[in-house]
Amino acid sequence: MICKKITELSGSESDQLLSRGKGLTDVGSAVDAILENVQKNGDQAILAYAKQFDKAELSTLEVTPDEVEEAIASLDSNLLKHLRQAAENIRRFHAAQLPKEIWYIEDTPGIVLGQKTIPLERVGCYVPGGRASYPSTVLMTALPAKVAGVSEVIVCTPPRADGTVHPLTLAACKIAGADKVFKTGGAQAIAGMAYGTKSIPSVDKIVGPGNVFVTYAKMKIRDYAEIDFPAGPSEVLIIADDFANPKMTAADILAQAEHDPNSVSILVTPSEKLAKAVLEEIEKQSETAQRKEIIEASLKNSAVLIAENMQECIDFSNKFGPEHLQIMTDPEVEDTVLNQIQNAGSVFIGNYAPVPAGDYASGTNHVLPTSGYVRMYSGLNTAHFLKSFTIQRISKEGLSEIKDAVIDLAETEGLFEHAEAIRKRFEE
Ligand SMILES: NC(=O)c1ccc[n+]([C@@H]2O[C@H](COP(=O)([O-])OP(=O)(O)OC[C@H]3O[C@@H](n4cnc5c(N)ncnc54)[C@H](O)[C@@H]3O)[C@@H](O)[C@H]2O)c1
Ligand SMILES: N[C@H](CO)Cc1c[nH]c[nH+]1
Ligand SMILES: [Zn+2]
Repeated sequence: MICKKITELSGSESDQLLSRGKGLTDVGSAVDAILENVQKNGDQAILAYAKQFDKAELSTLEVTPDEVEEAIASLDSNLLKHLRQAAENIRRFHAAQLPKEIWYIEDTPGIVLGQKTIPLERVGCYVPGGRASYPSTVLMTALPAKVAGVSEVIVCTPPRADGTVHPLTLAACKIAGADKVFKTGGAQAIAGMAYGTKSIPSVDKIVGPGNVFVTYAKMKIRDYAEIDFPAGPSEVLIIADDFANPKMTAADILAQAEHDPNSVSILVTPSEKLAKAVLEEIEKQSETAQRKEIIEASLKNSAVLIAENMQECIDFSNKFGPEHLQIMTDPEVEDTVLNQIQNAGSVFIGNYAPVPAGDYASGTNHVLPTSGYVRMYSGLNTAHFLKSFTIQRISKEGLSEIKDAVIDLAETEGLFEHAEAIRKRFEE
């Protein structure tokens, strides 16, 4: 773990932190081969990859309704209650994001302009399942798709070695209203949803997070299906001052570090005292962590950085563009910090707003851009499942208001029939 003043970072240390995600290109040729094989050999290739990567011997890919019912029956009722509580919060937050279905304005008399928003028809949700199970990601992808009105939502998730899917993942599929679930993960699942196979229908858009294999594959299939954005290994950047509790801060760093060896966690603080205390806590807490191996690998990509002042913390955070940004400062300065945030996937404010709250149950979406892609993408929301078209209704009186402008501009562009299409309407 790097621990130093921001001003003392070497060029290569700074590059390593800012250009994380370069692991994506390392998997390029492996993923290209998988995409090509699935495009050529469909289900057969996918079944073979399930054996190779997930150690699962499958004869079919689709989860049956009986498997879903059996899975739900096997679950503890409290666990199901908690899943439903999370689902309800996520449903309400995403319903609040929905835009007006249709609207009109009439600024010029006789020219009525509007916009209608409609859902996509078929969407594929990738739900990770390699180093952990992600029933929560079903709620974060399939549920907003259904809230937006998508008619067919399919889910792909890696099978476990015994050929089953985690029962809570299947319960989440049922609660979210997913229409079909397929036992496939990694680049092969993305290929299946993009190209379509005998079992898996091709979709209009693929959403959902995954490891570097999944993320690279999503970026390669965009001629076939749109994607949400690159949502790779988890990241957190914490801006904190002496107001932050070192134990909580360290716990929040380990929480994202345990996702993936490629995860990145950063504390930026003007307080040397806090930096030292958090480092000590990280060492102590990681000692007993159950996913110690992943955490240790991920901490190698991570850093505790000391800034001259709060402004330097904010500037570094904006340059880094974290998936999750926690602001754990004196409440008096929280808004000053927030108002200057330019690049962040989701912002968590205060000592009692740790990322895991949003990962599971507060209601916001946990599928967020990583590797600095927050510069140009927003986290998953209902708009990702919608498209819109504009509408115009124009009377003769309305057209006459813009007639001269259209004719003049069209002729200047050298598009004379455009001008004629207007003139003809005013000939006797
Ligand atoms: N950014 C976000 O919004 C967000 C949200 C949740 C999770 N995540 C991230 O999702 C990721 C989940 O990763 P995961 O690995 O647990 O599950 P995963 O489902 O993404 O990946 C597992 C699959 O990877 C493929 N794979 C593994 N090794 C391979 C190899 N050598 N060659 C080809 N394919 C291979 C296999 O097909 C396997 O089924 C983590 O990085 C986590 O941080 C991100
Ligand atoms: N922190 C992850 C997004 O980077 C989401 C998640 C799911 N489950 C637990 N955490
Ligand atoms: Zn998480």
